Amino acid sequence: MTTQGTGTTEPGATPTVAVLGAGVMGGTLVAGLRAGGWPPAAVVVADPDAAKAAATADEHGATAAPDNRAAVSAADVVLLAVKPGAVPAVLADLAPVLRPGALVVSVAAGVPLAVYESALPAGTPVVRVMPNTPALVGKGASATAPGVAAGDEHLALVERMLAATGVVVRVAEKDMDAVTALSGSGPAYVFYVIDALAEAGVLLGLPRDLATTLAVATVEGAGAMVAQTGEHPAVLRERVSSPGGTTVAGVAALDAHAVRAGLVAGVRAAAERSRELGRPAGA
Ligand SMILES: NC(=O)C1=CN([C@@H]2O[C@H](COP(=O)(O)OP(=O)(O)OC[C@H]3O[C@@H](n4cnc5c(N)ncnc54)[C@H](OP(=O)(O)O)[C@@H]3O)[C@@H](O)[C@H]2O)C=CC1
Ligand SMILES: O=C(O)[C@@H]1CCC=N1
Repeated sequence: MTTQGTGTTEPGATPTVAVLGAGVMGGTLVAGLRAGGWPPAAVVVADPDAAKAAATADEHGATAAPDNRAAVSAADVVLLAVKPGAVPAVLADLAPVLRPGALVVSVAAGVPLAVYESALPAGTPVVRVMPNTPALVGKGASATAPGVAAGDEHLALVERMLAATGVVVRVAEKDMDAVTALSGSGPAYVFYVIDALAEAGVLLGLPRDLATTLAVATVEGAGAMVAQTGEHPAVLRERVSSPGGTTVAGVAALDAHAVRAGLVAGVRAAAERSRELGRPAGA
């Protein structure tokens, strides 16, 4: 951890980023900024639990601020990594100390850009981002959506901030609930599948370590194959499926248990939950 400086930005200098919320995603984004070359003094983290902010700063070589206002008043970019329900209170607190021209970025699921824009000074550029936890190992997938005052230069800055975390795509805000449900929550579905595959191997008598190694390598390999060949996943599935062989027997059993329909229902439920999170309480 380093001591927080003044945050004064020289022309061409790395913008100072205040990360509000030292939880799972706050820590992941701090790590991503540091991996992307942001110097320790330009990554400032705050959390109501000062010890948590200090621990996150220590872990990733960043700077801890005593509170949100201290972090925000010295920042060129304010990155909200708090739970969706905490966003309105955080915005009300930071609005009076936000530097003119500062960019506000939020990863909160569901919360519409209009919520930020109506709480912040007129003309504040806001960008919503939906990242995912594999960002921590440089294999993340993030989508960005700009607010009315956010231009290409703001999206480019956000892409620079996320450059070390993996793939970044631009979407329209209307697609953010779908993105949240697919790639934001998606790692959980894949961890669920890996866990189930490994458990099935154990059921069939394989040692747990071996079963886990095989399950992880299989998921990693299948993902890489889709990415590198550009083939449709159904075509790649057919190539594994010898006529009358083991794979068709396995896939038929998955169909009989409605696994595909279950995945679709899971993503739809997550999107609906994202929409709910964005609605004001009682609306
Ligand atoms: N986890 C994930 O995979 C992803 C999460 N997100 C989004 O990221 C956001 C954070 O999620 P996640 O990291 O999982 O949640 P966490 O609960 O792990 O982290 C949120 C952190 O913010 C702190 N906090 C609460 N109030 C404030 C405040 N006023 N100012 C600063 N910090 C505050 C919390 O403290 P305390 O615990 O004491 O309340 C906690 O440390 C959410 O909006 C979520 O939708 C987006 C994509 C993926
Ligand atoms: O579960 C959640 O609400 C957050 C948003 C996407 C992933 N985690």
